[in-house]
Amino acid sequence: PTLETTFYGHTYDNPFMNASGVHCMDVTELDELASSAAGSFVTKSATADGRKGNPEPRYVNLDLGSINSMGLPNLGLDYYLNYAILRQKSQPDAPFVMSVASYQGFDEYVDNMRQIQDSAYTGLVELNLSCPNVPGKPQMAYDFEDTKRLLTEIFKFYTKPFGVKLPPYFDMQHFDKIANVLNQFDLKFVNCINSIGNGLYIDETTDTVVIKPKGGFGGIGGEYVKPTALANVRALKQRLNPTIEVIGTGGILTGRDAYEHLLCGASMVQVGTQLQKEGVHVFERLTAELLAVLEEKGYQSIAEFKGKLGTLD
Ligand SMILES: O=C(O)c1[nH]c(=O)[nH]c(=O)c1Cl
Repeated sequence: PTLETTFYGHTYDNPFMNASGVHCMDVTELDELASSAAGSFVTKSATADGRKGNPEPRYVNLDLGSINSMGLPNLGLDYYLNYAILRQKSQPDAPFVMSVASYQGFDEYVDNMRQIQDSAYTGLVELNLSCPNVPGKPQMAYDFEDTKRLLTEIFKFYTKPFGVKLPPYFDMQHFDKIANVLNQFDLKFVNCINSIGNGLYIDETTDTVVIKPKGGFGGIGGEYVKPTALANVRALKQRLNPTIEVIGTGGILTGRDAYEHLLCGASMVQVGTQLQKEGVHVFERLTAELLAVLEEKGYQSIAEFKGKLGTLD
């Protein structure tokens, strides 16, 4: 069998990517991803200006996952745009995704996208509407009207392919509402999910939180989040126009976990916490494990089972 995956018109060796924020801060980390077994990769979400981010400790690995309140540390949009343009020239056949966020809010999102529109970069962009860790700033994607207003504004001038990174939703009406908004726009993909925002982990030896920012509140990733991630991939895939692909992110520790995201309809699958814990060799293990699942089930390709989750009705 083969793990070959076609996503927005390009065929990758396999569906695996890093999740934005993990192992993608600078050229060194990005080049390591590019030369790893991962099918593709995405950059750290960029803000207009570089940011140091929140005080440390701000990321902690836990037995069942991770908690983080990084606060959007990044080297600034110019840095990632320069990297993207150079790489687009030197490796035109190895497309990747550039992640864009905003620290200031609505206007910075628009300005950042305008800068990319006016640049030589023509590849995919992931518009991060779901950073849960900017103190005092609500997540864009939990405000359906603002999300619609932002996408309307961007599509007035933006002609290049892009998608959005969403937070997890926990209510059927919210799945309906966000899908109704997104279906009004020519988006290339939706990435579900970002971390489950504002969780709290207590250290059992000190009865204290484990991260410094926000009194210990931080985004949860890893094993904790797989049921929520799978539900969001499935719910969005069921509701979105078929032209909008879904990237599955959240709780992928094994090839079986990746297989489940594909069953729910994901085209690509992203790994965050497990990549942070295991390093870039995680992709060799995950591709081997996913191949083994296909062999065990007698599938020759992902297309044979993608989106074919069984139900009991
Ligand atoms: O604190 C962060 O930098 C961060 N952390 C996350 O868990 N998701 C995000 O989108 C971002 Cl931008």
